[in-house]
Amino acid sequence: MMQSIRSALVSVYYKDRLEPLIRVLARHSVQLYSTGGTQKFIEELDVPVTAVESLTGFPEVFGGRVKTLHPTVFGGILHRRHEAADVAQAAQHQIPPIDLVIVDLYPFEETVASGAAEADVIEKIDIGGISLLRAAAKNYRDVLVVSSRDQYEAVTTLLTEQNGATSLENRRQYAAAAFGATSHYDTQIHAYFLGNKESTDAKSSLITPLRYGENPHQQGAFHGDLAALFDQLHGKQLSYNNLVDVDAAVLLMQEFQADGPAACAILKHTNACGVAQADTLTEAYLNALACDPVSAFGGVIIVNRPVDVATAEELHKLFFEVLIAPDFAPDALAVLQGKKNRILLRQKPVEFPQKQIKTLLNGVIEQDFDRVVEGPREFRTVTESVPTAEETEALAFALKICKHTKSNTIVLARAGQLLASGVGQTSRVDALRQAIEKARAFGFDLQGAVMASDAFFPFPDCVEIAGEAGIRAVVQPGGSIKDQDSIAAANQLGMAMVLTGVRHFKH
Ligand SMILES: NC(=O)c1ncn([C@@H]2O[C@H](COP(=O)(O)O)[C@@H](O)[C@H]2O)c1NC=O
Repeated sequence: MMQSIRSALVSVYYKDRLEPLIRVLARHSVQLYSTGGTQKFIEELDVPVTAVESLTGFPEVFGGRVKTLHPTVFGGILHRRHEAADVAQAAQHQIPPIDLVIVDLYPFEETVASGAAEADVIEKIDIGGISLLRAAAKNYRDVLVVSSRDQYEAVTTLLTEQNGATSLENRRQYAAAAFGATSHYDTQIHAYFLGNKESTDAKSSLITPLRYGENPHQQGAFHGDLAALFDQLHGKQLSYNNLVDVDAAVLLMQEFQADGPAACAILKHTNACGVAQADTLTEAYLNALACDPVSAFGGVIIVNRPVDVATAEELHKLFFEVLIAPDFAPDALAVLQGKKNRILLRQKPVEFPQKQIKTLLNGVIEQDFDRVVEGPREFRTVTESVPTAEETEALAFALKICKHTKSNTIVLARAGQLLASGVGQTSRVDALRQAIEKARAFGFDLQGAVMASDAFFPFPDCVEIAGEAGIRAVVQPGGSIKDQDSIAAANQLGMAMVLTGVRHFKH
């Protein structure tokens, strides 16, 4: 059942990003209570707010060590609205209900990281705020808890869409996130007292509730520390599907970091529908877009260079969901911020985990990330015809994309530009036919193009079809007992084939 919010206690250390949430609460006539600095901030917005001291009848004391720690506040949060005895006791002691708690804790981690003296660090151990979070999360049956600035936008949207009310599922999800936040916070304090600069498992306890999962009827949350990876410069909250595509984009672009030219990739549903390298970022983007401008609509884009204004002006013409870049020139950012919901992420240089883990049956499976990709040095030519230098470059480029595309896949490319791929097909022949058809549909001449395959060819059919389409060179792992049939087919068609010995399935 949906429950309306009648009153809220707001006590936040950093006041930024809070305004839209306060405004939506004001629109729904929510009675606001607040602590000193937060109260002042809300008053400056011209929104009515009551000092928490008027609730407690007690002033803030001991330099802020005690502000909200009072039975009226905790009773207001914790009494069970469905228990007549609790409700009667609340009335007897004149304890008004508090249906929403918004807290941004004292920045303990930041203070430690700044190298502050122990006395300052100790003062940044939040007591009242963390107690408010725990109380509100415990009573999620009646109370919504907002435990991070990263949640303000999602909660503002939720309350706008649900007319100021929340469901039990909403409240339970935010309660889980709040316990994640308090556990993370205490883990940091624990680590500090043990003398560790950083606790090892701290990041894993950060939980960001998402608007929903893969589809609106599925709940979703992200367990991890997005702020450590990206500065979000613009746009709405990343959705579950955005996160999946951002992950795929970041992994693909890692292949192009060390390379000289500018690179751009456009992804849809984790697969690249455009990848290109060029001397300038604008050219790389336009060539990536040309690969499949239809699929690019609503995609996730990643580049390996700071976005300049010329590229931004081209990008601005396209509807896309997310753009990831190592940086944005100020005038480029101004152009791209012209569309409200578009998400702009500045990627920080970070190390990613070594292991990939996913849930499966009643457990999880893990594996090392697929970190290897073969270049010309690993290519072993097995045909009479040897690939030219340009074909070799194109094969290496195609192979990088192939590795990051759902199996079964065939990637068709020329040096520095993806022409088309067949993705996630149940047969390799289907993947190839799909790729050929797509390339032709978008006006690419396949004469002289190259082909990469994520796994070996069990039959010569793919080589024969590719040869007919004009493909001149092929890279594949090899390893089929019938490799010789594919090699013979290539020789007959005058094509070059190189083997790598490494398979790149992506299920
Ligand atoms: N002591 C208390 O009762 C207490 N209650 C809330 N706080 C914290 O005080 C901060 C907000 O203070 P202000 O609104 O005065 O800027 C928040 O970070 C909140 O977590 C408290 N401070 C620390 O424990």
